[in-house]
Amino acid sequence: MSTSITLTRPDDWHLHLRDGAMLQAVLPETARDFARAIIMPNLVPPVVTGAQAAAYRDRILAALPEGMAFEPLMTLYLTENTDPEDIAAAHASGLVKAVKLYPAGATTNSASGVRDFDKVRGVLERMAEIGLTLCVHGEVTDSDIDIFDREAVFIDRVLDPVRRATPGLRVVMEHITTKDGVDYVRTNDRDLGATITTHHLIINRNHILVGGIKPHYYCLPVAKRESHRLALRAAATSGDSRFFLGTDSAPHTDANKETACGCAGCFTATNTMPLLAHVFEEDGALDRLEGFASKHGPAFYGLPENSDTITLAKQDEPVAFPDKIRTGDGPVTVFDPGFPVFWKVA
Ligand SMILES: NC(=O)N[C@@H](CC(=O)O)C(=O)O
Ligand SMILES: [Zn+2]
Ligand SMILES: [Zn+2]
Repeated sequence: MSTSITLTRPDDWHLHLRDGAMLQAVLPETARDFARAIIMPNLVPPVVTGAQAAAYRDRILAALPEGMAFEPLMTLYLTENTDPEDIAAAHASGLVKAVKLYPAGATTNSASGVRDFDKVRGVLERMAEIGLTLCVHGEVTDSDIDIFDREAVFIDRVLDPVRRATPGLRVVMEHITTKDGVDYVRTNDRDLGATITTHHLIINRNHILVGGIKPHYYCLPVAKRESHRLALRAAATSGDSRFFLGTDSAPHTDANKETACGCAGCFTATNTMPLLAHVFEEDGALDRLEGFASKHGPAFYGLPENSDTITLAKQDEPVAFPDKIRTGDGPVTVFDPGFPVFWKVA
C-alpha cells in the first residue's frame, strides 16, 4: 500500500543557519524542502543592525547551491541599545521580518540580550506602530526558578505585562514547550501566535534523561513532562492558525554536544517533514499538516503562501535518514526520533 500527500511548500518560521562552514553544510538541508525560513540572529557577534542583517542575508544566498531556491527572512537581535529608527528602516525596506528577543543568558549566544525590559520599551512601541513582529525566546533566567518552570514564569512575569503595556504589538512565542504556553496563546485572539518545533512534538524529558543522558535531545527550552508534549501535539494538529511550524533546527557539532557541558539544540532540518507526516498521521490529522507547515505562518506574517508544492510519500519500509551530516567544523547529528519513519519527501 502506498499513500502520499501533496502540500503547499512549507516554510520554517524559526531556523538557525549559523555562518561560514556550518552555514554551507546546513543550508541545503532546509532549502531542499522549505521555501523560506525566519533566520535567527544569534550569531557571534549577533545580527543587531539592518546593515548586519543585509550582509548575513548575502552570505546565506551565496552559500545556496546552484539550482536551489530559498528565501531567508531576516531578523534583528534586540539589545538594550537597539535603535528604533534602524529597526523601522530595516522593516520599511522589506529586509527584516521580525525582531528577536532573547532574555540575557537564556540560551545559545544570548549574552547581548535584554536584562531590563524597560530599556526596550521605546523599540517595542515603535514595532507595534509599524506592525513589526517580535519573536520571543520565552524563558526567565533567574537562578531561583527551576528550569522546567522557566517558560510558565516568563509568561506571567514578562510576556503578559509587556503585551499589556504595548497594545498592538505582534508577538510569536517561539518554540513553546508547555501547556501553559498553549493555553496563553489560546486565550488571546489577536496579535499572538506560537511556533512549535518538530522535536517537542516527539520527545519529553524522559527521552533526555532515562537510561543515560542523551545530549542530542537537549535543547532550550528543555523538553517538559509528557502532559506538556501532549498539549503541544493537540495544538499543532488542531488546525488552529495561531500555531505554526518553527523547527528551531539548531546545529552544533558532535564535539560541542557530546561533552561535559554540551550545547543546547536539536538538528531537525534533514528529516522534519517526514517526522511531521508521521506525527500528524498518528494523530489522525494528516489533512491539517498543510495548515501547520505551510499556511498559518504566512497568514500570521502577512506574506503570500508559496505557489509550489512538495509531496510526502509513505513507503512500505522504514526510511533511512542520514544519522549525521558532515560540516567543515565537524559532524552534526541529525535528530533521531527513536521510532521507524515510513514517510519521505518525494
Ligand atoms: N534551541 C536551542 O536549544 N538552541 C538554539 C537557541 C534557541 O533557539 O534558544 C541555538 O542557537 O543553538
Ligand atoms: Zn530560543
Ligand atoms: Zn532557536
